Amino acid sequence: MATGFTHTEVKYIYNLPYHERSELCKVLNLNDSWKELAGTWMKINELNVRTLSREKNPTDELLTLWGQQNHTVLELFILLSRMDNYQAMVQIKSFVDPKYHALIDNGEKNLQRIIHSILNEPVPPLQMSPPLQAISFGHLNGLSPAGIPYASPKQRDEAMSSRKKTMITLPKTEANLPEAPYQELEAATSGWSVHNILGKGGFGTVYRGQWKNTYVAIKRLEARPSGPDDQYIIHLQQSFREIKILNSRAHENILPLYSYSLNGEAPCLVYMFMPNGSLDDVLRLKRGHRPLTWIQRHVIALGTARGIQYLHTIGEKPWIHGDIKSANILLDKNMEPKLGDFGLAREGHEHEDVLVSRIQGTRPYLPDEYLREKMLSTKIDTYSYGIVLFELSTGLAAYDGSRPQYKFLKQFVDSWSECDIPLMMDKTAGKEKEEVFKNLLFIGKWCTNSHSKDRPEMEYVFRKLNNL
Ligand SMILES: Nc1ncnc2c1ncn2[C@@H]1O[C@H](COP(=O)(O)OP(=O)(O)OP(=O)(O)O)[C@@H](O)[C@H]1O
Repeated sequence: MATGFTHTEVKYIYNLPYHERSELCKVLNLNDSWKELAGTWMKINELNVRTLSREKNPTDELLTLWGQQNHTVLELFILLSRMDNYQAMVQIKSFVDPKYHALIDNGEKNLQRIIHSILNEPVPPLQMSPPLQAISFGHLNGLSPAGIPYASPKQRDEAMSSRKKTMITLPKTEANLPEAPYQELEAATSGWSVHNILGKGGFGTVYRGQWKNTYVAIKRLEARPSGPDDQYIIHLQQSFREIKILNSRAHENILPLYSYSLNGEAPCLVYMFMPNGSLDDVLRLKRGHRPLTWIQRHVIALGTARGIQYLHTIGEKPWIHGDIKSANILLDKNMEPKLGDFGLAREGHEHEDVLVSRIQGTRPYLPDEYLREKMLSTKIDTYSYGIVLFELSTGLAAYDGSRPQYKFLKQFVDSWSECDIPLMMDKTAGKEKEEVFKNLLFIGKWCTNSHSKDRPEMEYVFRKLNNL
């Protein structure tokens, strides 16, 4: 919504109209981008940054703090350009002299370069960075004689190290993914033939292909919609960065990413091909699947728990998948599961919940406290995993609009009394090892406890299932 103000009317940060200011806050709260702005560019000392991070809307507090020093919108625009954060720049563009708009356009043209650098940038070993110097708010300099702002090499380095600070350790060799020429992927899928379509997701279509004599699944992302201020670029940047990091944490229950392509009509990601598709496909008996036996269901539950607890425990801080659901659990030829779709994965805190600015994920798999209070923790994954256990044990969908009264599977399961529980069993799974049903359902109930502190950590869930 344009407010109609111009750059001559809105000079200082405190003049920013409410709408644009709150949109800017949303962008900068995402992934804690405001921290780089505050620490590296505004030179706010670490203590203040830590205080701000406890606020519900830290960017808004930051703007108030910095705005009190009579800083201008143009100054902010320049700092954002140094961060390559043109999603944020777009929000305040109309309050900046048009001669500076080139800074956004250049950033836009450099999207490919940025994604390349995300994918190829070596990630340093995890180490405690030296504390940011406690510098009081200095006045901005950094305008070249021609009026075009620049950042000093030292500032650029500081920015890079501040961005890298949030990443997990990766050996350099593992951080680099080979790039595939787009034409090769086109040929691998017989020119993106409809016969090779495996499925469609929110951001693209997945094709089966044969590339370098290897079966692969190629996700071809939609071509970018027009307009610089859409969510598409954010989505691309996040998924490329996060997929790269998580993929490098190779594990038998995490879907490997082989390659990517950025030199064609649409960005592509090349994954290991999973011949049995997703657990959702199998439970819905798509593509000629037969019902899973109880033993297979146990193996899938166990492997999925193994993958999630690995993510939660491998780094100093847990990685939270954020979108555990049957559609994101892929099955290999032996029906062993691998977790896919790390587009929403985020780094959490070891001992405390993290406040997020935006709820992402899939509603029937998300607990109330996350939807209400936006508190992210490993227990979000535990809850979503519990819903998958309900799907495995009852054979029912996590959400079914045609189910009378209880559309969400969680509500449906909770509505049954203890003695009637066996009536919920998926009868198509056969008689052998029927006791798996009860185990999955009870662990599912435990994982979906309404109080997050009453839910188990996934490591414990894995051990429980493994001992059965
Ligand atoms: N590696 C793979 N091997 C085989 N089939 C796959 C593979 N990856 C995805 N698929 C198939 O493609 C479908 C779409 O996958 P995709 O990840 O794009 O969508 P989604 O997870 O259903 O949706 P969204 O990503 O929007 O949450 C899956 O449901 C699955 O059937």
